[in-house]
Amino acid sequence: MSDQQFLMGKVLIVDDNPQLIKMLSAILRGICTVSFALSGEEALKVAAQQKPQVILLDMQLPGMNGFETCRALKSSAETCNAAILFLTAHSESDFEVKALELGAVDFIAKPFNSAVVMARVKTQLLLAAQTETLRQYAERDALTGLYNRRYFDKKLDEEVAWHRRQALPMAVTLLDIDHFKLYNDGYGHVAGDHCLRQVAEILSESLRRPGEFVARYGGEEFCTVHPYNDKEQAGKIGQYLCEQVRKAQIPQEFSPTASFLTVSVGTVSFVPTLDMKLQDVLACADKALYLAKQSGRNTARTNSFA
Ligand SMILES: Nc1nc2c(ncn2[C@@H]2O[C@H](COP(=O)(O)OP(=O)(O)OP(=O)(O)O)[C@@H](O)[C@H]2O)c(=O)[nH]1
Repeated sequence: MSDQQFLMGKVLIVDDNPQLIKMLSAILRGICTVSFALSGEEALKVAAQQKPQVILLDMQLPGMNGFETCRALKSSAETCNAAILFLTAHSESDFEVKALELGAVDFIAKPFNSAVVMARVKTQLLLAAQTETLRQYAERDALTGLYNRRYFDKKLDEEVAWHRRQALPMAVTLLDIDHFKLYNDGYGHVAGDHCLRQVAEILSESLRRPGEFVARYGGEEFCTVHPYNDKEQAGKIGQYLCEQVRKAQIPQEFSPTASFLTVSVGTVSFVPTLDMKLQDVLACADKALYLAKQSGRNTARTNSFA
């Protein structure tokens, strides 16, 4: 991995000695973006804001000490994934064991050796980049970059649980490209793939409200989730998504429905309850989608799940 690739990485230096921060920054300049904090309390704020991959944490800090800061960083959802390296003059095994138990991954001994600092930080930045790549593989659909179905199911579960606690309605849509087999047959599979990416982009750009998200649900099928929506709003969402794809005017000369690519949408709106099964909710959206297809395609239908 070249130094250029590390530049994407962010490192937070936490130490109450500005001279030492200066020295470490000079060592790391060129391989990452550096921010700093002079106390544990400040470190929590900066880390939550900057989301560094690596944190160099001094043990002797005013106020919260290094252990307390490490514990707080590891217990916050926003900062728990950062790799924490203690900056320390201690080398006793008790100290190291405690730091590792609190979630630290490594140590940098004081006084510093520049080459060692660089090597240790690079290792952690590389691991962070690899972990991020794996996370993307696990969550994303390779063709469109949207969430894949597995991750979608997990996110939908979380959203449903939240709406159940708040007793609020939400909506889910299933969206299917019309006559996509004819598109593939007419333009070829590579063009079909490109078309799927175009639709994915249109849908992503169409979802601008907080909490909304979209996934590739299957071959030429997509799924969207819309917080706080009752049946009336859900109906509008379905029509809106239909229109957004139509408006893009992606040529489809092989479709009996229109000269541009169209989609059919089935929407379900519901207030989640404890005994509700997600597969039944999605089956309800699928029924609405079937009705949209039966009504001539290029349209949306809504169902409510009682
Ligand atoms: N290019 C491409 N095609 C895909 C992909 N996944 C599924 N398909 C194609 O999507 C087409 C879906 O066809 P059908 O299920 O018959 O549906 P349709 O032709 O869209 O017809 P209606 O849904 O009834 O409007 C099939 O030809 C699949 O091969 C993919 O990743 N890339």
